[in-house]
Order: sequence, then C-alpha cells, then structure tokens
Amino acid sequence: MPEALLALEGVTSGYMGDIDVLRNVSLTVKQGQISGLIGLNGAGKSTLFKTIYGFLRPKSGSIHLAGADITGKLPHTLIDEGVWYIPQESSLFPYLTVEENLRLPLEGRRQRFGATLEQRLEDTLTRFPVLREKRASQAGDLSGGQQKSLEFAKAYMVQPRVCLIDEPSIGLAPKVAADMFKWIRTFADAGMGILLVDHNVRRVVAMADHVYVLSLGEITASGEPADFQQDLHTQVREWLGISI
Ligand SMILES: Nc1ncnc2c1ncn2[C@@H]1O[C@H](COP(=O)(O)OP(=O)(O)OP(=O)(O)O)[C@@H](O)[C@H]1O
Repeated sequence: MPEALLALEGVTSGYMGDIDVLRNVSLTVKQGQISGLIGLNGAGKSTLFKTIYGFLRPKSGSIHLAGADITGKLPHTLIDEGVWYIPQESSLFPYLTVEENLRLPLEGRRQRFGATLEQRLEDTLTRFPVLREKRASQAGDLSGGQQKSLEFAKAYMVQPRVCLIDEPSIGLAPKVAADMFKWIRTFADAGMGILLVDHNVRRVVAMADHVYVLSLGEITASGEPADFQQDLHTQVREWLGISI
C-alpha cells in the first residue's frame, strides 16, 4: 500500500471568529491514488480545498505533505512544494493567450522549470491538441470545455505531486466531462495523488480508491468504493444524514 502523500489530521477551519465550517477533519491522499470527497451543498468541500491550499489557515489540526508540515503555508509556496489546485471557478487569465496561461506558473520558477519549460509546453500542446490549435487565442475566447481543458493542461505543465480538483465536470457537456475524468485517471496513473470533489457521486465512487463523506463540516463516513457500491443511493443519503 502506498504511503500517505497528503495527510490532514484533526483540521478545524472557518472564515469568521468562532464559526467552524470544518470540524476535526482527517483524511489522506496516497501517491497515484484518487481520494474522492462527497457531500451536500454547503458541507464544506470548497472550504476544505481552500484550507489545504493556504487560502484559509486552520484554527487547529495539521496538514502534512510527504511527512513535511505544510499547515498554513501560502498558495504560491505550496506550488513549489508540489501541490496544485484546479478550482471550481476559472483560474485563467482571460486576456492572456492560451500559451501565456500555460507558461505562467512555470515562468516565475525558472530555476526549477527553466530547462524543461519549452519541452513541457510542446508535450502539453501535443496531449491537448485543441489547445495547440488555439495557442494564440485569448483564454477568455475559448468555449467552457476548452477552458476546462486549459485548466487541466496547466496542471500537466506543473506536474504536481498532489492535485486538488474541485467540481471538474460542473457546467460541461457529458463528453467533455468524460474527457476531464480521463485526465484525472491519467494524472493518478502517472503517480499524482488526487483529491477529487464532484457532484456526480456515482462517478466519484467509481473512480476513487478511497471515498470520504463530508457532512456539515465533519467526515461522517469513509471507505473503499466497494463499501459504497451496494445500494449507493440509500447509503449515501443515510451517510449524508438526509431522511428518505
Ligand atoms: N467566503 C466565505 N465567508 C463566509 N462563509 C463562507 C464563505 N464561503 C463559504 N462559506 C460558508 O461555508 C459553508 C461551506 O461552504 P463550502 O462552499 O465550503 O461548501 P461546499 O460543500 O463546497 O458547497 P457546494 O457544493 O455548494 O460548492 C457554507 O455554510 C458557506 O455559506
């Protein structure tokens, strides 16, 4: 069994004073594996990502990456540690071209990426042919599906150790969404650890190596996909605390 790459231990976090949105959350993401997180609207899924990625500092608990304490580290330093975040909303610069958006995360890190930047850009454009066609277009002029592909292509450029992926299929046509899920599998097969949130519970359970249920800011169930497969609907409803 692979060791935990990302480990949260007893994380409590929130936006204001004494209101805790997350309470005592513990979970792990292993190398080359997908940890799936499911929960109702408002359960705290995006808050969890913001806490891991340093937009919010936990009030208590710890976050470790490959054994090193990264609790409260800021987003730009986390990129250097090998953590990347594909948020639900766009992280693109709409007035920059596709190529400029791809280059940007690596440009400021010449020491680390300078030698490989051009090769990696070519490799990325080969793997995402639609982006090669559009490399000189402004990102804001791309379709929704193409913009999401660009988000994944940015992650491919950076090749992080852990990728946090929030609602990758939201607003996408089924075929485009299926492509994004294929990329997630490809990333994991290449050794990345993935923490995935998606409203498509069946898809998350089918893809994940480990599933966590977040309900009102607390992990109320976790297990292997097989534990969630039988009569998924009823079980998930039960775990999420909804009366049927
Ligand atoms: N910036 C903020 N300031 C204050 N409270 C917030 C903020 N963002 C979210 N919250 C609150 O935190 C709680 C959890 O929200 P969060 O967005 O993390 O849930 P979620 O599980 O991602 O929901 P969804 O599936 O709808 O995206 C909600 O009660 C929400 O109102």
